[in-house]
Amino acid sequence: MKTEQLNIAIAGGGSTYTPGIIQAILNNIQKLPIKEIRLYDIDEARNNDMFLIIDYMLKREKLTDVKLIATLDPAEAFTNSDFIFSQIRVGGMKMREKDEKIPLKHGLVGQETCGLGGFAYGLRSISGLLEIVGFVQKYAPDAWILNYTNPETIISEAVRRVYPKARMLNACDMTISIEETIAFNYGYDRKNWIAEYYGLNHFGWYTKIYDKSLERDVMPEIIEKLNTENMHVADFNEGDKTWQDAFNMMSVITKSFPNNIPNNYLEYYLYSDMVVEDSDKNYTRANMVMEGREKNTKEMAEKIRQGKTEDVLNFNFGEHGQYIVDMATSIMNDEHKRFMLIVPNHGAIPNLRPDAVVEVPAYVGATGAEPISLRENICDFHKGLMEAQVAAEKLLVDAYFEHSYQKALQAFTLNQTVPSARLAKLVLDEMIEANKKYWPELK
Ligand SMILES: NC(=O)c1ccc[n+]([C@@H]2O[C@H](COP(=O)([O-])OP(=O)(O)OC[C@H]3O[C@@H](n4cnc5c(N)ncnc54)[C@H](O)[C@@H]3O)[C@@H](O)[C@H]2O)c1
Ligand SMILES: O=P(O)(O)OC[C@H]1O[C@H](O[C@H]2[C@H](O)[C@@H](O)[C@@H](O)O[C@@H]2CO)[C@H](O)[C@@H](O)[C@@H]1O
Ligand SMILES: [Mn+2]
Repeated sequence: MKTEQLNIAIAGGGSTYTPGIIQAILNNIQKLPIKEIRLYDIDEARNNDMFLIIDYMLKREKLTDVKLIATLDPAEAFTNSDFIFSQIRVGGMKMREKDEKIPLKHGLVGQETCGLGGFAYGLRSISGLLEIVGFVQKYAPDAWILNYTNPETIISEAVRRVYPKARMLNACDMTISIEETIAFNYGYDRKNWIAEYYGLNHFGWYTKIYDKSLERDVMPEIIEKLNTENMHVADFNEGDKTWQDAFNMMSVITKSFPNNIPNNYLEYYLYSDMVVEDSDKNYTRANMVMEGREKNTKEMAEKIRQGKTEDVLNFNFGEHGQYIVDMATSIMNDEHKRFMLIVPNHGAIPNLRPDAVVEVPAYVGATGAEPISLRENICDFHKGLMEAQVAAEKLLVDAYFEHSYQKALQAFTLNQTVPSARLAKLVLDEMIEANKKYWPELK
């Protein structure tokens, strides 16, 4: 990896998460010296708003020699880039709203990455991500793509079929947020932890949390605490009812299944009925985000446009930006730091099919990710849940490449938030109509 100054591109430059990633880069400028930041998006207005915000941030830090561009041209964005942070949302929040509301209308979980909403989003995201990865292969084949774009497992499965050699790491901030929230509630320092975890993205379990300073596995005592009192959201999710509800559900899960700390997203598969009962089918998470984070970003840009001089920045995404920037520095400086990554199984979970895409700890250095392998087989309960989910996701990706209605219907039916093939078909047919602009034609 080159050691002189770097060119960094953000695919989905207009994303509400861009300021958090840039802030983390600025906090680590010594380890990650940058020459240029390129914001790449397909939406000019959003990208230009973000240009104003990032320009403001650079000036505030007196980093006037960093060149900033906002562009819709992939050649300008990616040529000679070293790292691409990818965070696109194909169809935007308006399509997320449909992902959530269509299944809910039929009494099924309506969620961004889980259940049938996640599958609909997956079929939209694949083309967008394949396009970005294709641009990078063309304009900067040696660059590293650090991908946050959801739904992660489906994206990873699709990209590796087309670009098996792409230099791409797929990551999710959920485990780090779970760990931050546990540490914040029960008085630990996460920086001392070595966490053991396995699963699929948004679908996994901790098996051990070794605390180096306490010299013991703290997972059993954390489970006891979870079973007696709910956690409160940490400061980065302060005031957010959705995340408070999600962390409350972790205690519901550990009360019935006390052997592991679960990923909170398992609530959608294990307690779909409760989730649906608690959902408002007319006002979902997409509505909250549009009225919250999205509006807030527009307002920040507008204040800067009007020349307001007071501090207009208003965001706190916790470790989200830092986590992915740490990955870049770990590659750049061959640090071999440990991250939770979404990778081909290849035996990491010994008794799960080797061609599954799993989420496990991995060490990251100059050559990319080195995932760790479990020393033991996983239990039948987790294996059964994961096998069904892997098969459903594979069928969905097959449906995308083969334009197969039948495989899409099989995927929708197998999804564990769905109790009948009749409902799967109703939702699929409605999703086809809603996604005409984005999905391949299914025959
Ligand atoms: N992996 C994780 O743990 C994690 C965490 C947070 C967010 N995310 C994901 O990050 C992404 C961004 O989230 P957000 O809430 O900021 O969304 P957002 O809608 O605010 O921003 C996404 C941006 O992507 C742009 N875009 C859409 N299609 C594009 C394309 N084909 N090429 C280039 N740009 C395109 C949009 O115009 C928009 O500006 C989503 O996929 C979200 O699910 C993932
Ligand atoms: O509903 P959203 O759009 O607010 O968040 C969906 C994402 O949630 C997880 O991540 C973080 C989020 O990025 C961060 O901003 C903060 O608010 O906390 C969340 C949980 O810690 C999840 O990992 C992502 O995959 C979702 O896209
Ligand atoms: Mn995630």
